[in-house]
Amino acid sequence: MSASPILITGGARRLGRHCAERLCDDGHPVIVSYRRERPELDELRARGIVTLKADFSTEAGILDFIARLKAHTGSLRAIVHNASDWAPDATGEEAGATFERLFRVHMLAPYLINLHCRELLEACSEPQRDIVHLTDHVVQQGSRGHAAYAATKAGLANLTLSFAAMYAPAIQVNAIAPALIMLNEGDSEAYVEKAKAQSAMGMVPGPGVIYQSLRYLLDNRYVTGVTLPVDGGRHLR
Ligand SMILES: NC(=O)C1=CN([C@@H]2O[C@H](COP(=O)(O)OP(=O)(O)OC[C@H]3O[C@@H](n4cnc5c(N)ncnc54)[C@H](OP(=O)(O)O)[C@@H]3O)[C@@H](O)[C@H]2O)C=CC1
Ligand SMILES: Nc1nc2c(c(=O)[nH]1)N=C([C@H](O)[C@@H](O)CO)CN2
Repeated sequence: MSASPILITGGARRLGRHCAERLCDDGHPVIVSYRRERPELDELRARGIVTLKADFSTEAGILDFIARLKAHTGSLRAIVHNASDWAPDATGEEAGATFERLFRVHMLAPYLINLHCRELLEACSEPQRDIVHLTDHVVQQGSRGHAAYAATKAGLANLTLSFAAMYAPAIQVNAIAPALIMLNEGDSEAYVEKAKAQSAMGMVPGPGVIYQSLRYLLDNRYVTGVTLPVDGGRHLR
């Protein structure tokens, strides 16, 4: 029987793509969701990574993705909820729409995918099945300017506890809480130096540290309901 695939939402770029490629290197079949067609998707497809289009900004879009995922596979080894919209707080009339969009991407999509795809994880013939939520260090302290993002990531962090309790022992559910892993285009030198100074390690490590944490969770049969901080020691500053 062929191995069950691992789903990474938002896995076409950056951290998610790095993890998708490393999982592929480790011999796992991989499915990624993507929102926008890009040339780099063909590189993933050439490696045998399955790409499914998804926009989690509406409930209909989430349910449509779930239906296409179920049409593609009858089982899953793991689900990694990586898709995220790091939108700053909007002002005026856009504030509510932005909050609702981030709620759908960071909370409703993981919630509905976890509920509707429980049967796919339980159909996996391997002894360990995992759900991993990508949250954020800011869950602990909030965020000036990204309050909606932080609040919806906090909701995702809480969903980790609920699903871990509901799905044990058949499915392990954990979270990874990164901070300053990869920069974005346009980040100024001043921003980078300020952000680096917020942790004891004072560095921008790149996506490998996230894959190390994901690998640990996928390989450990006794860990559930936890959040792994991967933040360079922000709590020490
Ligand atoms: N980068 C960092 O330093 C940090 C990252 N994190 C968390 O780690 C995870 C990965 O980070 P990173 O790679 O930087 O994330 P990105 O900002 O690159 O977003 C990841 C993916 O989410 C997808 N996405 C965004 N909006 C939607 C939507 N409405 N529907 C479906 N997919 C969507 C994007 O798809 P597309 O590109 O196709 O639009 C993108 O590929 C995220 O959950 C993030 O919050 C937390 C702290 C620090
Ligand atoms: N979806 C995303 N979430 C976050 C990103 C990102 O690029 N995409 N980046 C950060 C920052 O690195 C922040 O940690 C710097 O302090 C947070 N979340």
